[in-house]
Amino acid sequence: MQLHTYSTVTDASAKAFDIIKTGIENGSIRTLGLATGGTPLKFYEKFRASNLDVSNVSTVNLDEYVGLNAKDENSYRYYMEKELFSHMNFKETFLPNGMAADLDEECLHYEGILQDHPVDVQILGIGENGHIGFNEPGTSFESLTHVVELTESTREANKRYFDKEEDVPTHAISMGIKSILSAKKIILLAFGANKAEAVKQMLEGEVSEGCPASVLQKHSDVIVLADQEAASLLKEGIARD
Ligand SMILES: O=P(O)(O)OC[C@H]1O[C@](O)(CO)[C@@H](O)[C@@H]1O
Repeated sequence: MQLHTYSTVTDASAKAFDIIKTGIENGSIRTLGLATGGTPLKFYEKFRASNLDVSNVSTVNLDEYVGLNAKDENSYRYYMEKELFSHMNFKETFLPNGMAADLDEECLHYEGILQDHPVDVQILGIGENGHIGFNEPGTSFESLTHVVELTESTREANKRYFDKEEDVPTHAISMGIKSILSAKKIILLAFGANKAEAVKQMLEGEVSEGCPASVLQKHSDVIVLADQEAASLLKEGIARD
């Protein structure tokens, strides 16, 4: 894994965008994996301000809440339309359907979409508990797209987006860890002191299902773009530039 640290979120997000832009322009990115949450907002700001032609690019998102429809402001479909899709000309955009009558069937269907659209570059954030996508600690490294019961810590961390804590969904559909690892390249963004412990476990801890992000140590092409706060607990000697 490579680590690059930046003094501002804007600089780190610009670096992520540069990598994506180069890949889209040279045709090596046909499918782009995307994430939601607070972390990639500056990346999307930069993306939508560009006049990049993405008409040959498909996107797949990591996850979606169960029970929220596309018009719900807290659904990840709504977020993606607002932050990126409505400003760009993507070929097609996929997210799991959290309103599906049969959620297990929807997971199989989404996994099929991923097989048909192998991800060239996946953008990832990281949860305070080390989750990637909505794969909470304890999730099998062999998992494919599945229904997840959100932990209290994740619901607590995400309640800032909702009017009331009870409104935070209890479940989500998430790509599994095996699904995420099948991306050819992964760019993980981590910002803020609240991510420092998770970043340390991911880079320096044992590879263990207790910290889902630690599995990224086994992937051959991962770049972590972090601000100084998120990298603040790492050993001095760790490679960075
Ligand atoms: O970027 P945030 O809001 O800190 O969230 C961390 C992670 O949790 C999620 O919201 C759950 O998937 C991710 O989208 C995100 O990468």
